[in-house]
Amino acid sequence: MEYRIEKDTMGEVQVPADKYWGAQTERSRNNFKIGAEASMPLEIVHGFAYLKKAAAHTNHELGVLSQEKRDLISKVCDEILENQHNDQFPLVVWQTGSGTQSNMNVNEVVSNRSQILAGKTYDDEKVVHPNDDVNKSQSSNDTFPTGMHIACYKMVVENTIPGIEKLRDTLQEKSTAFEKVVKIGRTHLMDATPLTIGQEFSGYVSQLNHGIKALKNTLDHLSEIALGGTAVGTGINTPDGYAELVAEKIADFSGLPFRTAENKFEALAAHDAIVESHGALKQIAVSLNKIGNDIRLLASGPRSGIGEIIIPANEPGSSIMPGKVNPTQAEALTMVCAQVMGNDVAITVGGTQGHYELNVFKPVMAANFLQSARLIGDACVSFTDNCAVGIEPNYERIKEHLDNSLMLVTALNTKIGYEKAAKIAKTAHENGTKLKEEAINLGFMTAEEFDEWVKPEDMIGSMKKQ
Ligand SMILES: O=C(O)C[C@H](O)C(=O)O
Repeated sequence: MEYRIEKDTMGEVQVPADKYWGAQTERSRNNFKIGAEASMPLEIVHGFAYLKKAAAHTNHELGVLSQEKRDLISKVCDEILENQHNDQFPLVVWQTGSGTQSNMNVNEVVSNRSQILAGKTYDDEKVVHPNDDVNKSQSSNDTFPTGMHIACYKMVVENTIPGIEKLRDTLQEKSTAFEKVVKIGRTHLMDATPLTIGQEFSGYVSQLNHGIKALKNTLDHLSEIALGGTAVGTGINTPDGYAELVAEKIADFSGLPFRTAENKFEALAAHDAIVESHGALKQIAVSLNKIGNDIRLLASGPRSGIGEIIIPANEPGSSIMPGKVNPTQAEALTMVCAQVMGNDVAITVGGTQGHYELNVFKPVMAANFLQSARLIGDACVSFTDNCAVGIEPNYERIKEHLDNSLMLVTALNTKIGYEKAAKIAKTAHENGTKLKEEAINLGFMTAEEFDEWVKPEDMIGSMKKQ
């Protein structure tokens, strides 16, 4: 490999000749060989590109950066956003907790790429200095949280919420389509009184509606950005009006409603917005886990399980058992839920690590959040397209379970009382007979009365339609 020499305040460093990054990026690459598969998410790099461009424009407008430098910084940021430099950001998540090295990685790439765009060589004096120009009016302490909020907000609104809404809409369609299909209910996993598939699925729709609402409620805090706080929240080394103007420009460039944080000390030292928003993602994971479990249990069988619904057979399930089909989408969905719940623990611990003026668990919080938000969105789409859309009732099995059920006896509570009704159920269970037979044998009612009183379709309560 060919190298060139780059310098920082600690001295000279060899960097790969074909890369734009500089000395500080290379030092981080060498000092943090930890989990190379966990590189800083590209969404964070893009968040940085938005904020560096906004900072350059604001600095120029406020008279502290030349137009030439603004235009060069702006051009490179646009190139980064167009994915032209994805191979220039090699650093891992497991680095400094402030994200300084990733901030410097962006500063160095913008600086050196500007050098080339300006027709200079690496040995010439920097046209755009990584600290004095690209990082002007900034610190890692306010840029990293800003990049983090931009990345997380975008992921939630562009990927997570649309994915959940797609699944919600499909489950709503199924709920409506099956609103008259009466099946046996189960509580404690044991037979209970009947309900319709429509009612059962309406619960899933409501869970997802509440989850979406909870997630949207967190967006206001997430739209606050720390930029302008610089090192400790006081805004040292920024021109007057910088924080408000730079936030307006980020909102303008990204098309999303970012605004300057109400309190920069909170925005640097605490990442409660990330904890709060991931809390909603965890809630959604809990809901999805319940939905995925219900669906795979309802589809279990085909001969020895519950088998009340049929789900699409997408792939051969087994390498050894011919003809076996498995609820693979539910398995993938619930594995995603496990990952999100685990990420929530890492984010919770990360959120507690604000010491005085700075939280120093920023990269791990950002990476885990982005993973959760992406996984939930993607898993909802996959589960919808490859499972939920194809769900059909297994009418035969539903009827069989309903006809055999002992808990239809609950309808008799109001006719003959709980104790007689219980006697009918217990006797039928002991004798392996049906409720009707024992109700007549015990002399509690006639066959006509039983038929009149025990009608599953009349037992689905006042919640017939949701
Ligand atoms: O990198 C910076 O701008 C600041 C750094 O995170 C620090 O507070 O030491």
